[in-house]
Amino acid sequence: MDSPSVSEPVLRVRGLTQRYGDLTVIDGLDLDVPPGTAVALVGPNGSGKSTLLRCLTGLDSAAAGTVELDGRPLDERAVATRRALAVVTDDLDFFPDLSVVEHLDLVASAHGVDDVHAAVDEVLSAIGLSAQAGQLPGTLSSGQRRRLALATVFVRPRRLMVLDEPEQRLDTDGVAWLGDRLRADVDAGAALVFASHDPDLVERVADTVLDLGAS
Ligand SMILES: Nc1ncnc2c1ncn2[C@@H]1O[C@H](COP(=O)(O)OP(=O)(O)OP(=O)(O)O)[C@@H](O)[C@H]1O
Repeated sequence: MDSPSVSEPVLRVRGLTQRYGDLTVIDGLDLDVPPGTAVALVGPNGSGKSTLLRCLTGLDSAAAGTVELDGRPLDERAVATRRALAVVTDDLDFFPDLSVVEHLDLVASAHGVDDVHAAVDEVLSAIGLSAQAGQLPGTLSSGQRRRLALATVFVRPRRLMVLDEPEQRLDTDGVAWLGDRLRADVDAGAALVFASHDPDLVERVADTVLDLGAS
């Protein structure tokens, strides 16, 4: 059967190990993330949260172990992977000459969203960027740029969201909104892995907490 089974994990990780020189950051990690489930990665600075997320998304190659998305080895270049996987990391990359609304139009169109204008309008309004729709990324505040990065996740179909400290630079209301939105997405069937230093967000969103600082 070609379509992924609902009972199978969206993400399956086995024996994942990552090293930088002599430093072993991730050591033989196993993880299953079924649909409709959120996993939070917690732990102090340097405990390996971003390293793990980079390996999960194919941004970095692990030293050992396997990462499967919907039962197939994760290949970040494959169309199926790009359709399923929505990622926000620390590095916010935008086209300097495309406005907020043009970025979201582009992402929604590239992912085959049916009614691009309706989807973009909904996300702009929900994430609080309607008034900035015509602005270029360079003219946004740092929190607004972060909102734009998150909006690129919410404007497209996704089976798995991988988010590195999504609360970064958001104001209090923004973090509260984000918690509700992520939890609603997960309840609707998405899988989520996110790193966070915000205990309230972790409590609000996560089904499972993985403490990378615990030995
Ligand atoms: N490219 C690299 N080369 C060498 N060491 C690295 C590299 N990337 C990360 N590290 C090291 O790996 C360890 C884990 O870093 P990582 O960024 O994954 O931590 P983190 O848990 O995400 O931290 P933070 O909470 O500060 O975001 C750190 O000791 C870091 O110095």
